Amino acid sequence: MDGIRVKICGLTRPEHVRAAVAAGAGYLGFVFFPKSPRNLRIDAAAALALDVPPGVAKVALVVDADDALLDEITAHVPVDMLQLHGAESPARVAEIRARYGLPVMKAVGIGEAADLDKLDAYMPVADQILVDAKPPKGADLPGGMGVPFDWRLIAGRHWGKPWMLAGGLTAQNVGLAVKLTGARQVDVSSGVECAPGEKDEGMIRDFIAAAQGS
Ligand SMILES: O=C(O)c1ccccc1N[C@@H]1O[C@H](COP(=O)(O)O)[C@@H](O)[C@H]1O
Repeated sequence: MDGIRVKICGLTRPEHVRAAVAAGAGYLGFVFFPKSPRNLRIDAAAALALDVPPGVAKVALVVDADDALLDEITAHVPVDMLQLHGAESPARVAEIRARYGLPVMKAVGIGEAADLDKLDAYMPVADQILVDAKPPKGADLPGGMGVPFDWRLIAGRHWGKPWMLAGGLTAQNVGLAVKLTGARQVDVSSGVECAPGEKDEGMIRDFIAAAQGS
C-alpha cells in the first residue's frame, strides 16, 4: 500500500514551503480567510506557489468564499485544489467545482456520531472529504484550532471518496490517529507551529516523518 500523504496547511513563508516539500509533503495549504493568523494576500500566495515543484498539490483554503474571491485566487495563484472549510452547501460545492474546473475538498466538522451523517451529502459533489474536528462553540475559526475529535467515531469507516483526517494532529499523536482511523491522508496546521500562525521547520519534518512512519 502507498504511504501516508501529508498536507501541511497554513504556510506563509518560502522557507517553510521548501522544508515541507523537502520532507515529503504531498499537499501544501494556503489560507485565504482574514480571521486566520495564517491568512495570505493573493500576491504573497502567488509568490509562495513559485517554490512548489510539480507533483506537490497547492491547495487554496477558503471559508464560505464568494465568486469574487475565488475568481481572484484562481486568476493569480496556480492552485491545484480548492478546500472549502465553511458551511458551503452541497449545491454550492457543485457550483464551485463546475465554475473553476478544479478538484474540490469539502471539510466537515465532527464532534459526535450524528455529525457523520453530514458527510453523505457531499460524496456526490466533492472530489475529496476532509474529516476535521468540529470547532468549539463561539470559536473565531471553523478550523485550524489544534483540537482533535474522538477518532474512534470513524474507526473502520469507509467512504467512496478519497478523504483526509484533520484536527489537532501532531507528530506525537498522528501515528495513533492513523492506526485508529485507517486514514491514508492527514492534514495539519497548528501541530507544526511554535505559536499561532508561526510554522516551525523542525516540527514540519517531525510531523511528516511520524505520519509516513505510521
Ligand atoms: O488553518 C487555519 O487557519 C484555518 C482557518 C479556517 C478554517 C480552517 C483552517 N485550517 C484547517 O483546519 C484543519 C485543522 O487544523 P489544525 O491542525 O487543528 O490546526 C486543517 O484542515 C487545516 O487545513
